[in-house]
Amino acid sequence: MKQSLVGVIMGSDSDWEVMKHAVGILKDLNVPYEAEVVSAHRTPDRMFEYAETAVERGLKCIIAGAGGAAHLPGMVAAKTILPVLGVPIPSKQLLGMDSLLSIVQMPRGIPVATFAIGEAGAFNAGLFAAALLAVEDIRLATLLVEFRKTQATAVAAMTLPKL
Ligand SMILES: Nc1c(C(=O)O)ncn1[C@@H]1O[C@H](COP(=O)(O)O)[C@@H](O)[C@H]1O
Repeated sequence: MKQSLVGVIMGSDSDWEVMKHAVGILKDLNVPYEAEVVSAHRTPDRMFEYAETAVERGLKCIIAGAGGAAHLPGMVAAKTILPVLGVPIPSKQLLGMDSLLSIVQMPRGIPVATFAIGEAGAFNAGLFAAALLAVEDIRLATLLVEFRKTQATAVAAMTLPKL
C-alpha cells in the first residue's frame, strides 16, 4: 500500500456523507489518503496523537471536517505544522453557520484554511490538497489540468430549458 499523503479526519461517522466528497476526488486523482474518525471533544487523546505523529507518518496536509462547535480543525492545527484544511459540516440547528464560524475564526497564529459549508467545501478541500501536492508532483499537476478541462467542457455543454 502507498504511503498516505493526505489525512482526512472527521468528528463523527455522521460527517461521512459530506466528507466522502473530499475522499472521492482524492481517489479520482490517485492521491494516497487515509480517512478516519477523530474528535477533539470526544477523543482528545486520539486527536493529540493523530496530530503529533502526522509529520513523521508522512502526511503532507490534513483535511478536517466537523460540525457544530467544530473545534477539531483548529485543535489539530494547534498540534501540527502541517497545513490543515477545515470543512464545516452542515448542522441540524444552525445549518452549518456554527461550524463555519467555529472553523474560520481562528485566533492569529494558528491558521486553518476554511472551505465552504458542506459537500462543495469537502470536494474543494480535496482539490486543494491535491493542488498543494501538485506543486512538487508534475503527474498530479497534469491530472488537475485535465480535471479543469473536463469540467469546462461539461459546463460549456450545459443547456437551459426553453420557456
Ligand atoms: N465538532 C465535532 C467534534 C470536534 O470538533 O472535536 N467532534 C465531533 N463533532 C461534531 O459533532 C457533530 C455531531 O456528531 P454525532 O452525529 O456523532 O452526534 C458532527 O458533525 C461532528 O463533526
